[in-house]
Amino acid sequence: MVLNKSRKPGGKNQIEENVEVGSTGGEKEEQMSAGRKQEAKEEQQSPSSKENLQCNENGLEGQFRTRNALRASFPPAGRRFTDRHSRSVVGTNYEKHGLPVQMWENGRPSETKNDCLVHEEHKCLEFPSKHSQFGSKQIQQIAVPDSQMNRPWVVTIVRAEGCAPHRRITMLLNRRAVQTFEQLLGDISEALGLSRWRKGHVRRLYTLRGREARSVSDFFRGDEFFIATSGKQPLSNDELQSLLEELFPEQKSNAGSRLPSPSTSNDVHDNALCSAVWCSKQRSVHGTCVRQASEPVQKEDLWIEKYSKEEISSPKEGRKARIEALQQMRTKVQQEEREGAKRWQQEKRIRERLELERVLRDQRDETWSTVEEENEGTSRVVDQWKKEEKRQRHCKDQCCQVDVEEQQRTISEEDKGNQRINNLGIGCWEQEQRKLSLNEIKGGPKEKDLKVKSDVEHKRKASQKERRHASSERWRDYEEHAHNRNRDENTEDSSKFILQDQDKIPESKVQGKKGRSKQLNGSRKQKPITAVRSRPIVSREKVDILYEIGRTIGHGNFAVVKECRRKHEVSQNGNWELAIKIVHKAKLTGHGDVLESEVELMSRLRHPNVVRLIEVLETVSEAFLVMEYVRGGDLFDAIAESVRFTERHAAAMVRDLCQALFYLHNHSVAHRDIKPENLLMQQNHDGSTTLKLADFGLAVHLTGPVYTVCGTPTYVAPEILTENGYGLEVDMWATGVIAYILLCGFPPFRSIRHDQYELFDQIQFGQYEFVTPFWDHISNVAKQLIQRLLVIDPSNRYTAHEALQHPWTMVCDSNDGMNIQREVTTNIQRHFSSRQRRRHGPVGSAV
Ligand SMILES: Nc1ncnc2c1ncn2[C@@H]1O[C@H](COP(=O)(O)OP(=O)(O)OP(=O)(O)O)[C@@H](O)[C@H]1O
Repeated sequence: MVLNKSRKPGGKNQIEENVEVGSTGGEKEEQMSAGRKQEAKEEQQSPSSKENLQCNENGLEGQFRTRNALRASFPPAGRRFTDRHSRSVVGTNYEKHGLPVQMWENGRPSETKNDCLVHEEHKCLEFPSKHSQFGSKQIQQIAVPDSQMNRPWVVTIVRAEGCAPHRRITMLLNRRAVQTFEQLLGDISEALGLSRWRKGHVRRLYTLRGREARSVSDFFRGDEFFIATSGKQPLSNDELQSLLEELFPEQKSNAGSRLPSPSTSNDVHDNALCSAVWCSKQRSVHGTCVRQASEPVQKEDLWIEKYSKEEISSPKEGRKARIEALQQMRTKVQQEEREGAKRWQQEKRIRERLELERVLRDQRDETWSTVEEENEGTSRVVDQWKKEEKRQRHCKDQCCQVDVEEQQRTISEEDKGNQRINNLGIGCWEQEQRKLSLNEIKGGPKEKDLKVKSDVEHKRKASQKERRHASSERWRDYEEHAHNRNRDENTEDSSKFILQDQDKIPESKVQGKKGRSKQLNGSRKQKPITAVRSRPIVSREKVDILYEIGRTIGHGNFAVVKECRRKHEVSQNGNWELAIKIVHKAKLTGHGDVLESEVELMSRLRHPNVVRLIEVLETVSEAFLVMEYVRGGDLFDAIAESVRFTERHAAAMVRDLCQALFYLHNHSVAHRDIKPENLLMQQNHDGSTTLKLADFGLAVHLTGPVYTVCGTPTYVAPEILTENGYGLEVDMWATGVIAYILLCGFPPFRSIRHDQYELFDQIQFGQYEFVTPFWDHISNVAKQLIQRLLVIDPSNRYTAHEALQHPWTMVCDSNDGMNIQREVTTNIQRHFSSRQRRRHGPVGSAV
């Protein structure tokens, strides 16, 4: 221990005590007293030591004096501070007087422990550097080399005030040149462009850790970076935070959260500081070169910051410990990366599994929704089917009731002398009975039979296609046959055909339809045309004796029609009153009893709208059918000339046709070849025309459904093509086609390419339309009648009686001078006021 005594200028001797850090306990006190004595001797012996001291201290003598007075307040250098001597107290007291205080712990500067051992830097007093041992802690006094203490100190100072970027300077300071802290602040102010003396000069200096440098020793403690403020108030946390973020932007993202408050403990400060600052500090302490704060942060530093500064901050063996710590951290990082990769793989598998489950769930949902939709669709169709069947049954029942009402009303009208109905030869009771019988025979399907009906429908449609193909083949064969024959006869009509086995119902089909046939036969009060009268074969000369044959008025497939007259009547009026149809028997080869059937039927028919057969003569090769002569020609020619007719005229013709068919059907006779060529137009004396039905070559007396495919393609009914058996309704279908043609001039079913398959498809599917503009000015009631006639289902198709009751066909009985549309409207109101409107739907509705 060395005791220095110096004499103050005032004459009062003051003893400066320099305490060398030595051993512990009482030894220390003894050493100190012994040291003082020794120093006193040395002072007396060597007065130059004071001069050396004063020279070395370079003007710090005054401080030494004051410090001597304070010596009792704090322990001497090298002593262990107790809790009573907190670092702040010690630091404040020492530093207040310009004595640098540095706390050391385990060989490193420490500012965190209040009870640590403190070593006063005695360099200013030139105390020798020694190692001391206090208590249980190893105190290693690391003396700052003189060279470091005396060399210029490069300091960077940033002014905190003002807008960013803040003013930043670098000063070269010499510790020995700085005498007071105020001098230091003044020098820094001038360097920052501020006045040393005026307001706004630098008042406070902070390290990057937020510690305020309040003395010269604080300033020269090793920090290279300071923040200068002019405020009287301490630097706030936010200001420091923002300033640090500005100075070290690369640390902003790495640091993560906000930097801690400088007012918090130094531990927290250290942990929160950016690694650059930390590294700078460490390196400066260890004497390495100082790294600039703005230097990019290395990955190693980031690891350090990220994983534990504490591990690095306390290496016992310096660099080696740091390297080991870094290796550990690298291992930790690699391990974490492996774990991360493993976790990522697991997450990937989980995501894939979830995605797969989602896809499967979507597929399952879609499948279920499809199944549900199908089930819904099926049930909806079944429900609609049931509703439709129920509605039809209900309608039919209602129809029966209405028909009864109509019958009663008709009877009353009949009683009043309704001549029109009587002329038709229809008893209303008979009509009602027939309708009731038909309804009973046709009868709507019961709900329990729906499934059976469905199966039957399915099978029927399957076989329908085959039969349609076969029938089409037959149509084609027939066309070729007719074409060849017409070519021979130089005739253009090739539309009619007859099959060899016509009207012969297959035995199986007869059995299958037996019940229905019975009911059908029983339901009608038929007046069957009886057997053919046997005719004697006469010579051609006799024919010529009886009749004078004139010019040809028409050609058919099997016959030629000429006008004729009885020879004994020629002398009376000279007119050709008759028409004679000459049938060449040779042409009938293969067609059986067509002639016999036609003659048989026509000979029995007596109706104003049916061409009357007067006499039949037959030679060996020919047959002569003498008929009434219908002078107006056939409807085909009329259509060809007029293109189309007025609605009134067309309605009249349709009505005539329906009356003829009503008559025929009432006798269970199906014409089966209704077409304009077979409808003759009689010119009446009053200028009106009466339509007469001719050509009964395909007519047949029905006793049940027939399956013969015959007719003319344009007019053939769909049930003929399906070959499931048909009846009288085929004539009504043809009536609908003719009505359509009368109103627009062209048929409803037509193939532009003259493809018979296409035509038959259209017929079977009922594909027709009221083409614009040809039908734009046609009344809806006319369209409605056609729609009721061109119905695929024969049971829902208008009968001849219903067609006659339709308002459109009834118009022709009214005054000719009235507007047809107005009349139709009146008739509609009368007609559809009854239940028939519910049955058939609104006027103009689609089929
Ligand atoms: N009674 C008649 N009065 C006036 N013209 C008639 C009469 N009968 C037939 N015709 C005319 O003769 C043409 C052919 O007559 P019809 O149709 O009976 O012969 P077809 O050989 O049986 O014909 P299809 O090939 O249709 O069987 C008719 O289109 C018609 O123009």
